[in-house]
Amino acid sequence: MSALLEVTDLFKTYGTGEAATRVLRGLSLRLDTGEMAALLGPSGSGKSTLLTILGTLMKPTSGSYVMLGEDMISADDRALTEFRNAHIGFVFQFHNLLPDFTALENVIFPTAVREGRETPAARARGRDLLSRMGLADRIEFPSANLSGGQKQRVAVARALMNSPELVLADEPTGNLDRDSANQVMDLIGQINREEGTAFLISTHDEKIAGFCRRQIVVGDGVVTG
Ligand SMILES: Nc1ncnc2c1ncn2[C@@H]1O[C@H](COP(=O)(O)OP(=O)(O)OP(=O)(O)O)[C@@H](O)[C@H]1O
Repeated sequence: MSALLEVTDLFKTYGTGEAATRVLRGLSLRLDTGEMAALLGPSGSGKSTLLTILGTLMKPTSGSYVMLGEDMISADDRALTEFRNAHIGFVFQFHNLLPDFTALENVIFPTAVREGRETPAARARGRDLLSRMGLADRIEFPSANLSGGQKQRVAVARALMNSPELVLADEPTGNLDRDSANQVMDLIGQINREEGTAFLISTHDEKIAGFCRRQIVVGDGVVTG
């Protein structure tokens, strides 16, 4: 397997002086292309912090980060934005869909804004992804009228729009009942197998982690298992 990303000796401290919170304390981790991994650890252990750094949305206090052979630490904001748009998708616990927009509009909107236009190819890709997420009959529904599980599946489709090599998901099933959560994870697993997209999914839920081939446990600011 080839390395998708590698972080080495990551430190992240929020605040300074007496208010300093040292969250990551020399964390190292390698993810390979096409991996499906769960990120586990107690509340406050730094899972979201790590995902934010891996998503290039925040730089660590120190440490190295290389993704797809590129140095993410020395890159400037503009280069990072470009890199992120091309290679990384995000799914959050709260889907942040635009309620008045249809499922399809939500999926293609970020790409359309970036490209300054909405292409037929983007619409076709959006439709295909929504169908694969089991939402073929909900494509033109306003997202406000979808169930929680359906909204989260739209959010997964949106994250996949640009065929990223990596999707970072922060508690994507945290708000869902067991059946909806299982369905979301099943569909993510399918995409992982069919498209080779790597997923790193933070969760508190061992059953959700069980859908992933690898479990990464964070504690005391490092990977403990
Ligand atoms: N912007 C910030 N400023 C200061 N402290 C922060 C900030 N973000 C997070 N923290 C602190 O860093 C620690 C790790 O937070 P983080 O959200 O990464 O943990 P987590 O493992 O994702 O937690 P949870 O499972 O509860 O979501 C916590 O103690 C949190 O209070």
